[in-house]
Amino acid sequence: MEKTSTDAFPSTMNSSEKQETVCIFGTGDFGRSLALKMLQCDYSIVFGSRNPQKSSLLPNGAEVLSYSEAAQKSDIIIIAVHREHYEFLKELTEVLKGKILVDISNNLKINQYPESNAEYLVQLVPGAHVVKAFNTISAWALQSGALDANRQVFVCGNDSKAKQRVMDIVRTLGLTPLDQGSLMAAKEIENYPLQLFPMWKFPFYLSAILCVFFFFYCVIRDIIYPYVNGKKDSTFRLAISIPNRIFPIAALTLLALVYLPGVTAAILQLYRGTKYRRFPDWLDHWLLCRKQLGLAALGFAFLHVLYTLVIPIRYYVRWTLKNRTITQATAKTEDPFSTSTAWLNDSYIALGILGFFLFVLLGITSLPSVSNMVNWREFRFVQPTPWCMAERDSSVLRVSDGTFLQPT
Ligand SMILES: Cc1cc2nc3c(=O)[nH]c(=O)nc-3n(C[C@H](O)[C@H](O)[C@H](O)COP(=O)(O)OP(=O)(O)OC[C@H]3O[C@@H](n4cnc5c(N)ncnc54)[C@H](O)[C@@H]3O)c2cc1C
Ligand SMILES: NC(=O)C1=CN([C@@H]2O[C@H](COP(=O)(O)OP(=O)(O)OC[C@H]3O[C@@H](n4cnc5c(N)ncnc54)[C@H](OP(=O)(O)O)[C@@H]3O)[C@@H](O)[C@H]2O)C=CC1
Ligand code: HEM
Ligand SMILES: [Fe+3]
Repeated sequence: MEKTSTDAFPSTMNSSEKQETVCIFGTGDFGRSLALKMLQCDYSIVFGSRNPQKSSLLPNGAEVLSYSEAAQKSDIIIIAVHREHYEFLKELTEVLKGKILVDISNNLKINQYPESNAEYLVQLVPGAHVVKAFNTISAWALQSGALDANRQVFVCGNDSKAKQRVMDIVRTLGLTPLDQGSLMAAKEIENYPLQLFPMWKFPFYLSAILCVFFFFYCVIRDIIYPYVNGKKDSTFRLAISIPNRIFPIAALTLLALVYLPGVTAAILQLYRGTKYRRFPDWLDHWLLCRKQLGLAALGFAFLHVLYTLVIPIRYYVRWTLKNRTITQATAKTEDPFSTSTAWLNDSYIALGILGFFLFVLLGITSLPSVSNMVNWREFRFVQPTPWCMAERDSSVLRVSDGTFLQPT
């Protein structure tokens, strides 16, 4: 089969600046994407494949050999093969002795196997130095260059020299390596891409608790009390009136909880007299999920606005208006226009609209694509020192358990 090129940007650098040769096992999606990116950064690539003659769609400039031939060409071998097919590596133990094997694999489920894929690789090829890396970067992101949101590459391994060499490659590719320590961290790194919104758990449960609490409060106040007191059936309020009370209250409570941990952190730092000590776990977690709390608050505010907009078309509201008009007409009375009531009502609604506008503005400026466009001063004009910038700022160190340490 003829080889087709997917290399849109052939290397232009002088051959004297050529980087080392790297071997990639597996000519699948990930192997090809990584090879393309590495060729662009002037590495020489040798693929190892079960069928070197049949491999297609490989990037221009890459050589394809059998697994054992390819392994001899480089001392860094990236294993772009699924864990289920690692068995063949056993036969290559001799060739792979002393080489750096980069495990990039992911699983389909959290804790699918008792040991991490990287540790399994160590068992199969005991003489090699295994380094875990690249598993959180997708083949698509490597090809399209859409890596803005996540340039971080978690790296771990037991041999520090091997790890350093892999981290150098990561850096050359324009990505940010994050040393996660020994191969014991591999399991956590492999679980990382499989986690489902871990930071949403706390905001989700908190929102649910707030909604349930205010729901029962409103049911007692607006449904049970009128029924017990005057035998009035107000159950229809369950659909719109009560949710439209719960939503804005939940929005304001969650908004307060976005800014409260920052203040708590500041007070704690003042009390301790230093900012170079770790925050307690609960505060650390609370600080980290402010983005989610803020978005949940914005969601509730949105719901409140929608529920408010439908008020004029509600049967209950139309009936009340019609009934009042008829009562006034039959009694031949008139409701005089009250300027102060009009003022109060308009101001109330205008404040709601302006409040909502500010809420949306806060949300928009927190979006990474927007906040990346404005400078520090502009950002602080809308938001005080944003933690979300600190999240991406390399001056704040993220330690392996996900907590933040302040820069020195
Ligand atoms: C509608 C809405 C949407 C949002 N969307 C997002 C979003 O998409 N992404 C996102 O990330 N956030 C989002 N947020 C959260 C919000 O942007 C930030 O959490 C908020 O700007 C934090 O401000 P702050 O003043 O409370 O905290 P900060 O200014 O971060 O912190 C207050 C105090 O904490 C201490 N502190 C903070 N950082 C450090 C540090 N690096 N070193 C030492 N001490 C420190 C200091 O004592 C500081 O004075 C959203 C919020 C809302 C309301
Ligand atoms: N795709 C992605 O976005 C990402 C993938 N990964 C990881 O990269 C690894 C490769 O993924 P991907 O490239 O998508 O997978 P593919 O299925 O596209 O490619 C796997 C390659 O493995 C080789 N291989 C070796 N032995 C076997 C075998 N017995 N059966 C089948 N294939 C075999 C094949 O290459 P050949 O025919 O040349 O021998 C094949 O092309 C996986 O471990 C995955 O978890 C990690 C992050 C992201
Ligand atoms: C377009 C924007 C908005 C409009 C038109 C609006 C309008 C209204 C109206 C008409 C009510 C009375 C609802 C009722 O009693 O049935 C109300 C209640 C309320 N609104 Fe808004 N609002 C807006 C945005 C906001 C925002 C952004 C917040 C803050 C998060 C907010 C907070 C509240 C609160 C706390 C109540 C009282 C809920 C209660 O206890 O009954 N509003 N709003
Ligand atoms: Fe953020």
